[in-house]
Amino acid sequence: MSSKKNKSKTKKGSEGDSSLVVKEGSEGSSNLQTSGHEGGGSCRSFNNNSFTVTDFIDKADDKTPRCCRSTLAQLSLNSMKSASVCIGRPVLLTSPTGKQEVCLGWPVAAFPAGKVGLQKCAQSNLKVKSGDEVTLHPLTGAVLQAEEVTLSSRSKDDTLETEEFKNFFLRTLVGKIILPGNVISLTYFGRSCSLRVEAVRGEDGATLHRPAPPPGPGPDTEESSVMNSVLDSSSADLSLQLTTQLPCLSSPPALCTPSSYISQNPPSGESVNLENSVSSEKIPTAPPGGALKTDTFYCLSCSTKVSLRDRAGKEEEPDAEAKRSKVTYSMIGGLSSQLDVIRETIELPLKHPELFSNYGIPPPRGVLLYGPPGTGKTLIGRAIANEVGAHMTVINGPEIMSNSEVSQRPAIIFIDELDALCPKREGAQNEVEKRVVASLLTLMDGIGSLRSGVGLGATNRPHALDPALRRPGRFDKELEVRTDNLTYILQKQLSFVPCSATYEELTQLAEAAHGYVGADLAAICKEAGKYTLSYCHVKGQNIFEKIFPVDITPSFALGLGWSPWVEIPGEGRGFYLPEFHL
Ligand SMILES: Nc1ncnc2c1ncn2[C@@H]1O[C@H](COP(=O)(O)OP(=O)(O)OP(=O)(O)O)[C@@H](O)[C@H]1O
Repeated sequence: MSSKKNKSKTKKGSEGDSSLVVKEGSEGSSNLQTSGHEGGGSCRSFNNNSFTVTDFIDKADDKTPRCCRSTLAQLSLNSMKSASVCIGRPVLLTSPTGKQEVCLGWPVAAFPAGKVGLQKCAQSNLKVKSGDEVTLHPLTGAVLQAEEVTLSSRSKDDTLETEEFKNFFLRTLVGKIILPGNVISLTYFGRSCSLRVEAVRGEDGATLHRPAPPPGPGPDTEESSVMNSVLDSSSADLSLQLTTQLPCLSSPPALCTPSSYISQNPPSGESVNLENSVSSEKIPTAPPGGALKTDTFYCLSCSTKVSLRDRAGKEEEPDAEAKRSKVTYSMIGGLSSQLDVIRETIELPLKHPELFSNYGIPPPRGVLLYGPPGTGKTLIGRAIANEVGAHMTVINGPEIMSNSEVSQRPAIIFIDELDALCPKREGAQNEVEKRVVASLLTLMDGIGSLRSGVGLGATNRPHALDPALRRPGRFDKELEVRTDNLTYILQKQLSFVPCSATYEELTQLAEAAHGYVGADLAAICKEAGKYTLSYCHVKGQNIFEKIFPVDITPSFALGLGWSPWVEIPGEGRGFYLPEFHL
């Protein structure tokens, strides 16, 4: 068919849409050449499914419900025809970087041809901006209801945890197809909220997780296996095509609802045609870890369970959080008796508050860890945070806490350097300091009213604390943290590095280190490791090619103070490094 002939056949869209020149498509589908859109413009060739992103046109007289507009992909009527998109049906948008979003195809009068109008949120999910190219394909895979969706918010917000918000979320977005990793933006009582989809569990039992950032070079493990597993042509969309020149699959156009997303099996008589139609189309290659248009997708329904989790700490301060969460009881050496007491005093009331209430015993409200600097008080606090599984708020020094921090239960409030926050009031420099102390005392009383909550304080100056804080009913229990067994601490410190020192050798080292605390030993071990690396570097050894090529052992040279040394296989032990003084 010549383009001239086609041009004469072309009918102008009722909305004044661009005139079309239909060329013979390579795979049975047509390539369209526009001769300018409504507003005029130069001729431009484009692939049927490739569109230039443009900002969403929000018309004042638009009759589309405002809540639906965020999910629309605006197209000209002719663009919809050329890309085989039905009105109100879902389309899968894929950016050149492999980011994806699902929107609903929506025709707009006088919309420029070859362009797709997207809301800012959709653009940011696709990591594109106005003028970038995206590909757009109608979804032909099954769309099932999501049974559960896990969302995360950038900052901690108690409002988002409420049932009211969750109901509002579902009411607003019912029917929306959600992709893990994408952000959903909505306005709740005038406040804009951005929630990232962390995971989606479908009614078929499959769970899709947010791809790990940054995406690896190959397909993502679990996610892509689920996303790409379904290539079922029998569940292809049978919707009405807007042009007979394109592969035709028919059903009346309809606005998407959760039920209409559910895949319909084609009538048996049509199956052959359908297979032909689908196979004649070039199935796009999904980006690594991404979805194909023929995959199974999940949409929100009124019965979807919404769970929220906080990603503030996780994403904004990965180092601090990782540091904090990595500490476990097994990393603490020589403090087993203190850990036993802590388990008994903190874990038991938090895990089994009924034991205390049944016997009429008030559970402890607070434990004060005191001892010299560097003996492991903070370490214990962090280990508890990791092991107990309760909501834990860590306050360092003079930070003021809000009451919301004790509203979660069971809860632990760990206040490090308690003396900075709560010094004796008689020595206070100003009224503010006194008020902080008074607030903290009130907070401790508040913890007591919680069924399961406990305060944990750490200080190396217990006598500098305001006496009111140490009276029974507040920090009821005081626990001295001191360094008794240096051998165990050395063992723990060296358990993550290649070290062949025997227990006896470590005991010898520990005996020679009388007066040292855990922090000193940690520094020595670190220093020994650094010397080892620099020694290997000088020697030109490729330490990355071998597993545990060197042995890091801090040593003590009699009379010389601490002197870390390393053992290099083949060169023997006892390579003494320069003396290291703390
Ligand atoms: N018992 C221990 N077992 C293993 N490592 C320890 C121990 N005690 C201290 N350390 C090491 O010393 C470092 C400092 O310890 P931590 O911060 O817990 O001391 P602290 O008692 O809170 O000191 P400060 O009172 O000055 O805050 C820890 O990160 C850890 O590497």
